[in-house]
Amino acid sequence: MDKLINITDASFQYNKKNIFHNLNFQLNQGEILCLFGPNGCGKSTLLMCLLGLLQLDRGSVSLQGQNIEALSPRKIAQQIAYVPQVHKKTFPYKVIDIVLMGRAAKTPFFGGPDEDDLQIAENALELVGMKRYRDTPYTMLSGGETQLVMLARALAQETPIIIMDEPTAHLDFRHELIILENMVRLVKEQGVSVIMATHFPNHAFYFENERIATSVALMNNHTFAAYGEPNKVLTEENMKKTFRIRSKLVSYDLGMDKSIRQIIPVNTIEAREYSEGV
Ligand SMILES: Nc1ncnc2c1ncn2[C@@H]1O[C@H](COP(=O)(O)OP(=O)(O)OP(=O)(O)O)[C@@H](O)[C@H]1O
Repeated sequence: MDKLINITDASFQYNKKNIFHNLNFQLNQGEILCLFGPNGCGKSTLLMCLLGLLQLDRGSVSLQGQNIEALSPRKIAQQIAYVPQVHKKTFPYKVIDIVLMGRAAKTPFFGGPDEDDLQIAENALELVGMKRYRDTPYTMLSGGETQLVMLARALAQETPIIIMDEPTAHLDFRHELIILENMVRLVKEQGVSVIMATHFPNHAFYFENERIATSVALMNNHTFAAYGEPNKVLTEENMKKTFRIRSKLVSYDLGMDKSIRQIIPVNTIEAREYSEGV
């Protein structure tokens, strides 16, 4: 059977500047892939290629066996919802109207959203705890609130795949957990698959701890320096190689036979120390 999403030998350049090359990975239904790596290593660029918004120089992205280049934007939007890192706000649409835009790929060409679409959008707002902002112009929202509305829009889109670019970047602890809990619920209850760029390795441990099939791709030096299960990729050694930092991997007992792994960044390592293998 075709994989839900399959990336083969993917390479991309901006104006002849190599961003990444020869990337390979696959994602099945109900799995999460966390893209992790230093600022500027190419995570957002890779996500844009997966969304069909940028074209690979070499290699291919296929969705359920179909090359993405052969799919219309509407067809892609029926398969993939996108939660962007930053969202440029141009017009003071009401929050509910922004969420309803998630329904666009499901509504007929000549006709607006119907009662069902509205109900789905209302439910999505409720799930992310933003219902009270329903009629607020979204230009008046904070960064974190905007992020939650973008998640609600993606939920309303009801796609088998969600791509998220640093979805918790602006969020306080509670709202970060609201996003993570929603992701877990979507994966477990609806079999949604998620690809997310994140600067927080502990997100991968969070999903693993929720018994979700989770993989981590560690991007560095234009390629996947490591790829696999969180405990194989998110090691103190790989943190040192990738970020030139010293870190500590700990396992914290949550009680009731549950524990969670966490990486704690400790300090940066000077180039001299690094080359001496400290
Ligand atoms: N439109 C563009 N034209 C040329 N170069 C670009 C363009 N957009 C991004 N880049 C460059 O491509 C590289 C990868 O950028 P990208 O935004 O994909 O990185 P990232 O891993 O998502 O970074 P961050 O973690 O900081 O969000 C960077 O060096 C960036 O400067």
